[in-house]
Amino acid sequence: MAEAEIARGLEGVVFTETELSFIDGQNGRLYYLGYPIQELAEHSSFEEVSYLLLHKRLPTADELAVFKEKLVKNRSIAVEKVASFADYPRTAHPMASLRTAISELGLFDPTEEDTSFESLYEKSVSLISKFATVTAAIKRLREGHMPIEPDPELSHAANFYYMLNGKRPSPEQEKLLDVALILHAEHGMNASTFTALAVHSTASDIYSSIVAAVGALKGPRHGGANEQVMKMVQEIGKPEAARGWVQGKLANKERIMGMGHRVYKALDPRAVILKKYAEIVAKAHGKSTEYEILTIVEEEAGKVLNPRGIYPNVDFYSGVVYSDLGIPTEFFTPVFAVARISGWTAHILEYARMDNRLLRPKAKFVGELDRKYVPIDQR
Ligand SMILES: CC(=O)SCCNC(=O)CCNC(=O)[C@H](O)C(C)(C)COP(=O)(O)OP(=O)(O)OC[C@H]1O[C@@H](n2cnc3c(N)ncnc32)[C@H](O)[C@@H]1OP(=O)(O)O
Ligand SMILES: O=C([O-])CC(=O)C(=O)O
Repeated sequence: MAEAEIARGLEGVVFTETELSFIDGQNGRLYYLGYPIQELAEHSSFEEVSYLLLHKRLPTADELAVFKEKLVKNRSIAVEKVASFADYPRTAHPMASLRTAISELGLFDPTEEDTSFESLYEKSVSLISKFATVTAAIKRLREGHMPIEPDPELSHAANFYYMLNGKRPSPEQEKLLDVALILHAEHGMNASTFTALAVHSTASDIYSSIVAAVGALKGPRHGGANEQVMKMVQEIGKPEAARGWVQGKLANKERIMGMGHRVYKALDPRAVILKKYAEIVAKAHGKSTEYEILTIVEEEAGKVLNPRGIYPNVDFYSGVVYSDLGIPTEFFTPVFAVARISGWTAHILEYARMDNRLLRPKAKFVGELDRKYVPIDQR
């Protein structure tokens, strides 16, 4: 039998089918269930997009109302559980706190071990709802405040803003957060979704899959890049320093965070939308320095990187939007997770509906065989 080729980083490997999203990496296009991302960002809501991903079709008005009600019913977290979040060290990264908190939710869920499709669906809705509550509670506790109870009258985005900041958002702020959540909800077989499926394929419980996915998203090559982009902006400090900074980094063969993508070899369409909103908030609220630095980095790095197919990705401009919404830099990646929980759970449900075949690739063995064991005192 011919030896299989090694696909470093699993590049080009297709292990399953999906209807959830399509990424046209050459032309910078993204679709959820066939709907262009621009249309969803403009006209839809995070609740509707979550329904679309879980059910693979847009809801009717009644179906959406029932789904929203279900999300509202699932939002609260028992007081004892929230009290245990208060014991997390404030020195821990919020993604580590989120990972631990989600694991705790599993610990106390009597249905954790039920892997029937119906139970997986119920837990998916519960997790989509609770990720926002948990993230906001962790933020409040780190800041020395009590967590805020969800308000059942508010949309998912508005309620998330309210629980994060202690005040209700303006319609513009609600739309901004809703768009950010829609844009981050799903993205094919990215590293965290793949991680979730790898765990799920062992027939483990959904909390284990999601905890593992949070761990994967945390990495700076994946979701953690949004935090690194803001750190880069802070390091650059002022627009006049941006070109020299970029030239120095590229000369040293260092990476510009928030740029490059395994699939996109053109501009990420999510970055195009986020840039538009970042420009709006920069102009409206005098946050123009961060935005200006990023546009210069994009242009200067682009001179070298664009010809190599390296452009800004979703993580490049999202931080300007998040900080305008009062979200601290170390919470950028948890906010990403609050959106991506919909994609993770949708992929788990889709894979479960198929056959949930065990994911188990191989590595080519390149070591020695039949070596003689030498006792420790003779080595
Ligand atoms: C939500 C998300 O996960 S989006 C991605 C978020 N991550 C980032 O923004 C981190 C910065 N970007 C990167 O590290 C990469 O572009 C990745 C990890 C996202 C994708 O990379 P891969 O497809 O694995 O490509 P790989 O790492 O092999 O890089 C290919 C070449 O492009 C270069 N390159 C890739 N990204 C960048 C970058 N941001 N800045 C400079 N050079 C880059 C690499 O140095 C490499 O060059 P070489 O061939 O001369 O060695
Ligand atoms: O698709 C990827 O590899 C990374 C990404 O952009 C995402 O997860 O949103």
